[in-house]
Amino acid sequence: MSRQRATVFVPGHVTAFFSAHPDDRPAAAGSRGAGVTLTDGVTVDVSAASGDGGTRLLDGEPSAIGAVEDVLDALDVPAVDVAVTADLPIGAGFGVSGAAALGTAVAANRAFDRGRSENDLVRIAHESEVRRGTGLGDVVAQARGGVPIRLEPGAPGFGALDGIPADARIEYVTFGELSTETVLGGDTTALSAAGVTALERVRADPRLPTMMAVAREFARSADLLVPEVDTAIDAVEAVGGEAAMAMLGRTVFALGTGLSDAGYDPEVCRIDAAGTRIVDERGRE
Ligand SMILES: Nc1ncnc2c1ncn2[C@@H]1O[C@H](COP(=O)(O)OP(=O)(O)OP(=O)(O)O)[C@@H](O)[C@H]1O
Ligand SMILES: CC(C)(CO)[C@@H](O)C(=O)[O-]
Repeated sequence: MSRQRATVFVPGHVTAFFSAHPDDRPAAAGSRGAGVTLTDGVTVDVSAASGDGGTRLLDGEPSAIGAVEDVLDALDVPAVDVAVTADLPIGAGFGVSGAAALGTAVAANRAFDRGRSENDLVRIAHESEVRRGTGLGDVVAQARGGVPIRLEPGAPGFGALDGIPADARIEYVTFGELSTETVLGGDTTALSAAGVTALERVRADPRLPTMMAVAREFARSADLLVPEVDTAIDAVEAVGGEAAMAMLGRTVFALGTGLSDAGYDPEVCRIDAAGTRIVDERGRE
C-alpha cells in the first residue's frame, strides 16, 4: 500500500555562467557551467487527486508547469493533485521549473511507491525540463546542492559534476523575467564559447570570488547583461563586494552583504548544503 502523499524541497539554482550542449537525446543534452544552489527553493506536495483528474497549484493559484506534467506521465502515476510553492520568483533565473519537475519526480515516486532510484528520478526530471526548453542544467545542480560545477552536460549516466566547497550568505534582487525559451531557442554559439572559457577558469581556481568575476565577464561577452543588473553589479563592486547576473533572469545576486552594502533591499538566503530532500510532515508515517 503506497502512502499516497509526499512533500519534497528542492533548492533554487542560480546559474552564474553556462554553455549550451544540445543533443537529440534529452538525457544527453544539457549545459556546462557553475552556479549556486539556495536555501530559498521550491516545495512540491503530491497527493492522490481529491476530485476528478487532479489539480495543479502554483503558489496557491491554478497554474501548470509543462515539465511537471511530463514527469507525471513518465512515472505513470494515477490522477494526482500537485501543489508547488516557490520562495522565489518564476522566470527570473532561479530554476523554478526544474525544481518543480524534480520535486514532482521525487514526491510522486514516494507517494505512489514507484521504486525508482535517485539517478532515475533526476534523469526523468532533466529530460522533461530539456524537452520543454525551460532549462538545461538546473535539475542536476538542484539534486546535488552546494555550488555545483557542471563539467559535462546531461543527466546521470551522461553528465559529470564537481563543486566549489563553500558556504556563504547570498543576497539577490530581481528586476523581472527573461525568457529562457527565447534565449535557448536562439543562436547560442557565442554564448557557449564564452561559457567554455569561463568554465576553464573556474576549474583552474575553484573559489567563489573567481566564479563571480568570471560570471560578470560571461554576462558581458555573451551579451546577456541588462541595464538594471549592470548598474547593480557596478554598485556592489564600488563597495568592495562580489555580484553577478543570474542566468537567465533580470536578477543580480551577491555574496555576503554586497547588495545591502550598496543600498539595495535584497532577499537574503544561504548556499544550500543538502540538495533535494523529502520533507514529509513528521508523524504522518
Ligand atoms: N505565473 C507564471 N509565470 C511564469 N511562468 C509560469 C507561470 N505559471 C506557470 N509557468 C510555467 O513555468 C515555467 C517557468 O519556466 P522558466 O524556465 O521560464 O522559469 P524558471 O525555471 O523559474 O527560471 P529560469 O529558467 O530562468 O531559471 C514555464 O513552463 C511556464 O509556462
Ligand atoms: C539554461 C539555464 C541558464 C536556464 O536557467 C540553466 O538551465 C543552465 O544553466 O543550464
